[in-house]
Amino acid sequence: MIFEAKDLKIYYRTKKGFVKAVDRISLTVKKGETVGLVGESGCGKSTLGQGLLKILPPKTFYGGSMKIEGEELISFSENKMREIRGKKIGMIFQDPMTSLNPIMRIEKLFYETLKTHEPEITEEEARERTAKVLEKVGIEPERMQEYSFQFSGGMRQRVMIALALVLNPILVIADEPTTSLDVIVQAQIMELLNELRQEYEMSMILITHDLGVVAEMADKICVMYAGQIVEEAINEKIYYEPKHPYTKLLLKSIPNTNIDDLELNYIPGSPPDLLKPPRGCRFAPRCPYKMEICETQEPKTFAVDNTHVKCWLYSEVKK
Ligand SMILES: Nc1ncnc2c1ncn2[C@@H]1O[C@H](COP(=O)(O)OP(=O)(O)OP(=O)(O)O)[C@@H](O)[C@H]1O
Repeated sequence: MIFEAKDLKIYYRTKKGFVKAVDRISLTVKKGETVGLVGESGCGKSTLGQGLLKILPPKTFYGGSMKIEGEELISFSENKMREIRGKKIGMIFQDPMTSLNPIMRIEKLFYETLKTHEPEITEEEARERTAKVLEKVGIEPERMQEYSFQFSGGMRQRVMIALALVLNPILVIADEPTTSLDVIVQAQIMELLNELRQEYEMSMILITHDLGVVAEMADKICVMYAGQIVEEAINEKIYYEPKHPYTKLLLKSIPNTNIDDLELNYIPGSPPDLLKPPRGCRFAPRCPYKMEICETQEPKTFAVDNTHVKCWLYSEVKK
C-alpha cells in the first residue's frame, strides 16, 4: 500500500473551538492507483490534501493515522516532513500563479527544488533533469530561461506538474488542477496528467468539486461531505449505481446524467457548520430520504456490492 489513512482527524483550532474539517476518514491508495476525492466547496477536500503534507496552520490538530509506505506522518517533525514533501509526496495546486515564484527563472526554480532534496546535485545535472521533465509536459526546454509570469495559464500548470514530477514522488496530490483554466486547456491538462500517471506508474489523489473531471481518470472515487467520506466506490459504479443520496444529488447536478429517482437537480440547503456538526447524519438536514434514526445516530459505513456507503438506508441490505 502506498498510502493509508485510518480514522484520520484534521481539526482547525479556532477561538470558537475545533473546526472538524476532516473527521475520522479512512482511505487507501495503491501503487499506480488514482483516487478521486469529490464533494462541494467546504467539505474538507483541500484540508485533507494539504493535511497529508502537514502544510496547514501550525496549531492544526492531527489525530488517527496517515502512513506513506508504512511511515506514520502524524508523528513526523517539521524537519522530517520537509524530506517527505516533494520527494515522496508531490503536490499540484489549483493556482500555479500564486504557487510558482514569479521572480525566479524556471531553471532556478527547478534547481532550488532539486537541491533541497539532493544537496550534491550540480547546476548542469539539474538543467538536464529539468529539460527532460519539461519536455515530458510539452514545454520546450529553452523556455527554462523564462519566468513563470511569461507563461499562459495552461503552460504554468504544465510547469507546476513538471515541478511535482522532477523528484519522482510516489504519490501526487492534485488539488483542482484545472479549475482556473478554460475548458479546452482543462481537457489538455487532464489528458497530460492521465498519460504521465500511466508512464510513471504514479499513485495520485485527485481532488475536485466536479465529478465530471475525475470520470476518465480515477480508479476509485471517494465522495466527501462535511468532513467525512460518505461513499467510496470504483469509478464506473459511482456513475451508474450511486448509493448515497448526496452522491445522487451531486450526479444530478451534472448535465446529461440520468438519475431518475430524484426530482431535484440541485442540492437544497447548505453544508453544516463544522464547528458543530449535526449529531446524527451530517447530510440529514438536506436529505430527501431522511428517516428518524438519521437525526440521532451517526450512520455506520455499510458494504453494499463493492461500494462503501455511510447511510442508514443500507443497514437492511447488510443484514
Ligand atoms: N484556516 C482555517 N481555520 C478554520 N477553519 C478553516 C480554515 N480553513 C478551512 N476551514 C474550514 O474547514 C472546512 C473545510 O474547508 P476546505 O477548504 O478543506 O474545503 P474544500 O472542500 O476544499 O472547499 P473548497 O473547494 O472551497 O476549497 C470549511 O468549513 C472551512 O470553512
